[in-house]
Amino acid sequence: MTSTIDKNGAAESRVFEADVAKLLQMMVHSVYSDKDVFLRELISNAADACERLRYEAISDPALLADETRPQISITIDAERRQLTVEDNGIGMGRDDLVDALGTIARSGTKAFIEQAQAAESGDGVSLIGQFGVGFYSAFMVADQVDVVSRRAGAKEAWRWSSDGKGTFTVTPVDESEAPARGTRVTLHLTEDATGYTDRAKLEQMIKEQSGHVPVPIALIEKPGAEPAEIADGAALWTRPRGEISASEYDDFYRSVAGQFDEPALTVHFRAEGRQEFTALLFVPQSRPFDLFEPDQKRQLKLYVRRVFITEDADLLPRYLRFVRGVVDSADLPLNISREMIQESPILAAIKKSITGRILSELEKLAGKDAEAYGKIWEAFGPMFKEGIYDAVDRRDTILGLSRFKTTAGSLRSLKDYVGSLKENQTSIYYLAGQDAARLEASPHLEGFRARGVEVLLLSDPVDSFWVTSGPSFEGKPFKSVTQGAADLAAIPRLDASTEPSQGLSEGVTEFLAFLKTTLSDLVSDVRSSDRLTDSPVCLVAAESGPDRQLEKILLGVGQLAGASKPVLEVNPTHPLIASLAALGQDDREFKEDAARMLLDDARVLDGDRPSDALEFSRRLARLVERGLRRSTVGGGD
Ligand SMILES: Nc1ncnc2c1ncn2[C@@H]1O[C@H](COP(=O)(O)OP(=O)(O)OP(=O)(O)O)[C@@H](O)[C@H]1O
Repeated sequence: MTSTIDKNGAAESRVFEADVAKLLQMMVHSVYSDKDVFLRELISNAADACERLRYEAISDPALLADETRPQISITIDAERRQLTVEDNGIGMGRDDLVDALGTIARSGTKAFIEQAQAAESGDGVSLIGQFGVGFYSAFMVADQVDVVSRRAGAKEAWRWSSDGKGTFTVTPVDESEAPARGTRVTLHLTEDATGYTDRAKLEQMIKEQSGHVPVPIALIEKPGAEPAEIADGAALWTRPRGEISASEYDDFYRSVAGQFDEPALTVHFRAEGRQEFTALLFVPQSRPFDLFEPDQKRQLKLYVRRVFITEDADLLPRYLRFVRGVVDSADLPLNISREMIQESPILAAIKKSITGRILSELEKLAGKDAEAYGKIWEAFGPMFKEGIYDAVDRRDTILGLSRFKTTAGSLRSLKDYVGSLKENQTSIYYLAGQDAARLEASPHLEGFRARGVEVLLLSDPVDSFWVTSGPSFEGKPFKSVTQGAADLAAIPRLDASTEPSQGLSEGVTEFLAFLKTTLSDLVSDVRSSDRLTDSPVCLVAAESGPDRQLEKILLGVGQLAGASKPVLEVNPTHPLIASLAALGQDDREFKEDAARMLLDDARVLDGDRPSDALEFSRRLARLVERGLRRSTVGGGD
């Protein structure tokens, strides 16, 4: 953006960035019932500004001048229908105002806009509650917002002003009109937001939403009145656990995590000994929107003896990136630079400790309340699974915490699985694919069902990766049901009468050899299957190399030069195979058509296309025609 002010210092109207304009449009027309959130957003910005100042003042104490105590004050002016939120934090210069309040830097807000536009309702209003859209939420309750700000250490002050209808102005203001340092946000409330000038209502809102921000908050009931402190800025995490109520924890979680739900798990502890620190951590109920953003921030806030340092410190492994909260260290130096943070052995030790603690608390919850734990798993399972291959040292714990949909039910643990192994079963079997519904219908499962062998049904994209990273659980390796020989013969069938006779008839052996020669350009082998009971054929991967699903994923992302030839497994007891085998040397052409048809059938069941669509169509026509001819001839007999 270019200069905003003309030579005489008069206001020049500027247009909001397109995304901001869209967002404002949504805010102004919002019918979202919980408009109260605007105050939480403004107080949170004010507290952030105070904390940023506290941090910058460590290296430049002059910034604090003679006003060292951070403070947020909220002034009601009922007569003029105005509400003012003021802080003595870091403040904003002219460029800060233009950049911070005229464009959208926050990826979360962009995500909000995208989702809101995709939402069927078109206005995305219901989404506001899930995202929290920062400063702009002021326009849900105000038809004009003025921001007067003075950057810490600066002489000049500026006013940003907008009615939220597409443009804003930035003008210099007289020093006497501006706070000595920091930012004053004045909301000109709309008529239907008059309620926000009610003192009692406001006090209750502040206590509920923001009572635990680490900066004191005062309420001034009319201009000139004495400020009344309604929150003391005592950081919640410094208080003993026994003195904190569940609702205090919940409120704190919402303000620190920017979430609007309740925490599914709260972990609050003080570590003493080699490292001294306090951690207050939350597992949310619903997924934070930015879990898959590559530069996701704001997981855990790092404090050093109650001074906020950063929210970018790497305090959790990636697979726990849904955890939110604060860590307050007593050992780090206050003037630690952001660069030093990345290499600090103290932080590495804290990371290890809080990771272990979260996992053990989750284990406890899983043992105590399977349903509550199941909900956490439903929301964050795919992330946990990344940990199975990322965090080799925690692999057993994470496998123990994992839950699966299987042929025996949902949310099954590996302990459940291993507890119901069948006689002679030595592996944990899985079937991976993209479509959960299709997995259940896969022919690969038939032989396993016939033996009552449970199979994990894995439909998260990440599944194909961790299963091939060599995990095992209680000594049992994982094995894909679409790869290699199934080793099922040694496991007795539930219904012994359906046990196929040992050995293949001469006709079937010959037919398998015929299939192998005919299909040699497309398959690496053809063999009799003990995986199948109802279907005539299926495709499996060779013993070495990726399983079928992983191969598809790797091909899709260009990680493999070409597909390997699969193995065609044939069900020797299927009537179709038996009849084809009975043809002996006769009808070669027909048998060739049938062979290729069987292969295409197996491909389609795997979610693939026939190998040659035109040939497939011609072959189908020939086979149907032959069938019709035979039935007419037969009918005339
Ligand atoms: N009181 C304030 N003092 C200083 N800077 C502020 C203040 N309020 C807003 N800002 C600036 O405006 C930016 C945009 O604010 P906004 O509330 O939209 O998003 P955010 O604060 O970055 O994100 P979030 O609200 O999710 O924490 C902030 O990042 C900050 O730079």
